[in-house]
Parts: sequence; C-alpha cells; structure tokens
Amino acid sequence: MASHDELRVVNDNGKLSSFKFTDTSLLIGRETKKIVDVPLRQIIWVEHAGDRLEVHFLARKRKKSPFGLVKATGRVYPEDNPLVDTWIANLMDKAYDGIGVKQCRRFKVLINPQGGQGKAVTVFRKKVEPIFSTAHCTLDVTYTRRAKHASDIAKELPLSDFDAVVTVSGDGLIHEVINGFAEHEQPFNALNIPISPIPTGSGNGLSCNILGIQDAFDVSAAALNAIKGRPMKTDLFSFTQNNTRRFSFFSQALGLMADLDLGTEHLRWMGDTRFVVGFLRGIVKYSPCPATLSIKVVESDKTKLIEKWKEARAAPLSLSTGSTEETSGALPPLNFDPQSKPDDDGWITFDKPLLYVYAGQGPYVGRDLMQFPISLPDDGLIDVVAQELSSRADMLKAMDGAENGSPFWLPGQHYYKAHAYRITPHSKKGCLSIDGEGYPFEEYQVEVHPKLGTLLSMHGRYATDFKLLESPK
Ligand SMILES: Nc1ncnc2c1ncn2[C@@H]1O[C@H](COP(=O)(O)OP(=O)(O)OP(=O)(O)O)[C@@H](O)[C@H]1O
Repeated sequence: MASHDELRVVNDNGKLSSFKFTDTSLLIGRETKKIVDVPLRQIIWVEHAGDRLEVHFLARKRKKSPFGLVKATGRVYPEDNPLVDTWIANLMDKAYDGIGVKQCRRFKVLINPQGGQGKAVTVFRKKVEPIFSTAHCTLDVTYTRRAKHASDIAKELPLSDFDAVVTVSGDGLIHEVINGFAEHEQPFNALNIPISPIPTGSGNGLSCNILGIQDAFDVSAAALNAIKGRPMKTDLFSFTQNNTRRFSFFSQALGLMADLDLGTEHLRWMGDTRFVVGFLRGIVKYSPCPATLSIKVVESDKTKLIEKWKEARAAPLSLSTGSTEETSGALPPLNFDPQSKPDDDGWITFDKPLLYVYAGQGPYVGRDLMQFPISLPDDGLIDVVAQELSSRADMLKAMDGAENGSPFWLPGQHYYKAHAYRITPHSKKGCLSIDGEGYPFEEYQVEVHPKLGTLLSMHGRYATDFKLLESPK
C-alpha cells in the first residue's frame, strides 16, 4: 500500500505511475521516465472520475513557452482505492487552502470584444473559459457593448455575489471598473473586490506588472492568477478636473507619451507595436509639452530612491486575505484642495521646458517601457517622471534598454516620489491620457489614496525587477 501522500495509478498502456505530493509540488513518476514536478500552485483540480484519478494543472511545454492546460490521468491501482478520496482532499487542500486561496471562485467576467486586436471573445472561449471551468469557477459573463458599459456594471455590482472581477481587455476597461466601483453605493467595499486582468487589449500594462514580463501576454497565466492569486492592496489616485473627481489606477501621461498612446488608436491592429511607432513619430515632431508641473515631493534623489526601493522589496510580502478594517464604507476625502494654490509646504514647480510628464504606478507602462522601475504597489506615493526637452538624440538613445528601465538614469529624466501633483496647461492643444483613456487637456490635480484598490497577485508584489541599480558611467 502506498503512503498517505502517494497514490499509484495504471495508465492506458498498463504502466504504473506514482502521484506523490510534497509541501510545494506534485511529483508524477512514470516507469523509466523523468519525474514530472508540478508546483502545487499550478494544480487547478483533482478528482476521482469512475475508477480514474484526474489531475488538472497548467504547465509549460518548454521553459519559455506559454502555459497550457494538462490532464494527468490513470486507473487507480486497486490496492490504493481506499486511499483515494482522502488523498484528493489533502492535495486539493494543499493546492488551495495551503496558499490561502478559496476553491471554486465566483467571477464577474467583463469582455471587451473591441479591445486590442479584437480577439478577446475567441481568446476567452478557447483558452480562458476551459481553465475556469476545470477549476469549477462560477462565471457571470458580460460582453461590453459600448464605452462606459463596464463602469455601469461595476457601479451596480452585487458585491457579495463575487470573489473577483476578471477583465478580458486592456487597461481601459480596468479604469472603467475602478470608476464604476467608486460610484457604487458602498465604494470602499466595492474597491475591496479584487480585479484580475486577462490581457487582450493593446496596452496591457497591468498584466506586465502582475504576471511578469515573460507571462505578460499569456492569457492562461492570467487565468491562473485569477484562480490562485491572493488579494494585493494597491494605491489609487484621485484625478480631479473641472470639479469632477475620478480615479486612476495606473498612469497619467501628457506630452509625447500621451500623443503616442492616443494618437495611434487607429493602429490597434498592430498590437503594442503601435506605441513604438507613436514614440518614433513623436521624436520626429518633437513638440514641447505646454504645461506647468507642480509636485508635492517626498523624495527626488535617485540614489536615495533606489535605497528605499531595495529596502521595501526586501521586506516581508504584504499578501492579504482580502478582509479590511471596518470603515464608514465611504471614499477617502481629498487632502489637497484642487482649487487652492499649491502651497510652499513641500510643493515644487518644475522649471525646465518639458517633453512629457508621466506619472503613475507599476514598473511597466507597456511591454517596451519600464517607466517607473522603482514603483511599489502600496507605498502611498505616486511616481512622477518629468522629462526635460533634451535632444532628439538623447531620446532615441533612451529607447535602448527602455524595457529594462534604463531611461531612469537619463540626466534629463527627473524622478519624484510624491503625495500629489498638479498640471496647468498653457495651451488648449494637447493630449492627456489617464490609464490609456483620453481626457480633456485641461488643468487637473492628482493625489494618492494608500491601499484603496485591490488586485489579485500570485507574487504579492510587482512581478518584475529593476536591475540597473546604478547610473551607467
Ligand atoms: N463594445 C465596445 N465598443 C467600443 N468600445 C468599447 C466596447 N466595450 C468597451 N469599449 C471601450 O474600449 C476602450 C478600450 O478598452 P480596453 O481596455 O479593452 O483596451 P485598451 O488596451 O485600453 O485599448 P485598446 O482599445 O487600444 O486596445 C475602453 O475605453 C472601453 O470603454
């Protein structure tokens, strides 16, 4: 008889295999073959179907290939039959509860059929839905029919019916969900429902940061994140313009970096290559960004910023169970009055001509640009980058290594950690992109709300690393 953590099965060729689990892996040993080591977090379902054992998990064919759904199965060795139900319960327990995750999650799924290259529906049906069904998740699916549809759904979402919202889209739909939640009758509780992105837009910045750059566009890895990720609190930003307060979860861009996003929407068919095309076009035009930037600065010294970031990355992970303290359920008030003049108390005004301003959180803004390499999801601060109008040659040079965060060290790239900032345009002509969505090029102020939003993450922090920790000589 096998031990309590080992089960023997006979496959269709009559060969004996052993399924044995440890605290971290399921080891599948087949006669004369190499043992297959499946990390427990990749196991999504185990069952006893008739006299067969079925283990469903995600695995890569090769080290760099995307995840695929795999089923390992065989007839349970007769002598081990009395063990099988307990063995399955123990393995399922380790694969879910052992990592603090509930089985059979209930998802509100929002699919934007028009996002990115228009493949969201096919990708969902062919790749994502089979993984969710195998994991016995409950799905309530809506295909968005228009802009703001996702916002309207989030605003009315019955919170107790769902464990997470899954967006099959780019970053734009997530922006809508966050803003819908902010208008919910219980906004604080709504923002406590985690969001898990499936990358099918052209800008999938959040997926780059949550899944890591290797898996950034792997929809199966994203499905696994929805099933196995744990709630990770994230800061959100109030964005106030013309007395209207909205929320941004990711980035605000103006100048060249907004032109390249909003000015290339007709090139969606290119996927994220459109951002590179837009960048090159922006370099040819090389227009200054007509705006004044004022910042409530916390730190601006790049060496000190790196030190703080290293300390934070070395600290224990901040994975939560998703529960939060009792509060009134209301949104936090604004600490910085958007109407008043930025006072002297730590506010500075950037006094050089600007090419662009990019502010936000999450190291990657797209696969090709690590714009905020030292960003942290919940430090209560916003990373603000002010790019001086330096030479075209400098900006072209910045493309080299941009995916590794090399622009951080450009002398003309000023980097701030801040509580808030304000933009005052000097011209009516310009683009402003909030989380990739177009907004009027008019005065606005942004401030940070620590840990107001919630994402699902299997890493408990951004799944990316900044390796260029010193300025190149
Ligand atoms: N059925 C629809 N038709 C048109 N627009 C829609 C539809 N559903 C959602 N939208 C809008 O599409 C926008 C982009 O959404 P999404 O997040 O999927 O992609 P993205 O990566 O931000 O951008 P892109 O559209 O360039 O791929 C959102 O602003 C949303 O309001």
